[in-house]
Amino acid sequence: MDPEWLSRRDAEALFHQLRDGIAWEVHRIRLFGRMHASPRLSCWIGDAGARYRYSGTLFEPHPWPEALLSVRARLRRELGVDFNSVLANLYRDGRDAMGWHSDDEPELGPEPVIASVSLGATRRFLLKHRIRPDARLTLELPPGSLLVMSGPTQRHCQHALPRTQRMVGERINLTFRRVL
Ligand SMILES: O=C(O)CCC(=O)C(=O)O
Ligand SMILES: [Fe+2]
Repeated sequence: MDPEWLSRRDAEALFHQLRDGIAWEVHRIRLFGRMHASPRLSCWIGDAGARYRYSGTLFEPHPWPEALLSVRARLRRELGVDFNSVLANLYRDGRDAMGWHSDDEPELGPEPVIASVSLGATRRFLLKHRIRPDARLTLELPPGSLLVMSGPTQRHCQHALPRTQRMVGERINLTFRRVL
């Protein structure tokens, strides 16, 4: 994790551009066989054709906002991965969250590289091994940070963004992916 991948200024500018510029929507997800409104706002963005089946719903990509093209280009230069899509999430307050899951949809391939950029409020991110309960990691993801998950991470581990009782402001998270 690089806590200062974006400067404070760039992180703040990008937060506001995306907060106001993205067509945020409520995504419906399957949980224990039933469909629920997920507790956050989201938008699936990507190249035409980068369709994504996620928790039982097929998402057609929204076009790239200008502000994300330079982020994608920098990730390509630095990580050597040509990301063709990004899931943007807006956590409105501490009640918005994401439960335990892996980003292991088949269209991401067996060992996907996922680049996660955080903006806005700092929130806690948890990572745990599927069968070794002692193998756990807690990270605070500050604005402007970059977290890269790669190799067998999605196969072996799950991650979550828990709710918090603390008063926290809005947070945007961008998980860049490559849909095959
Ligand atoms: O908000 C985060 O940091 C994690 C989001 C996430 O895991 C996902 O979108 O798959
Ligand atoms: Fe995830």
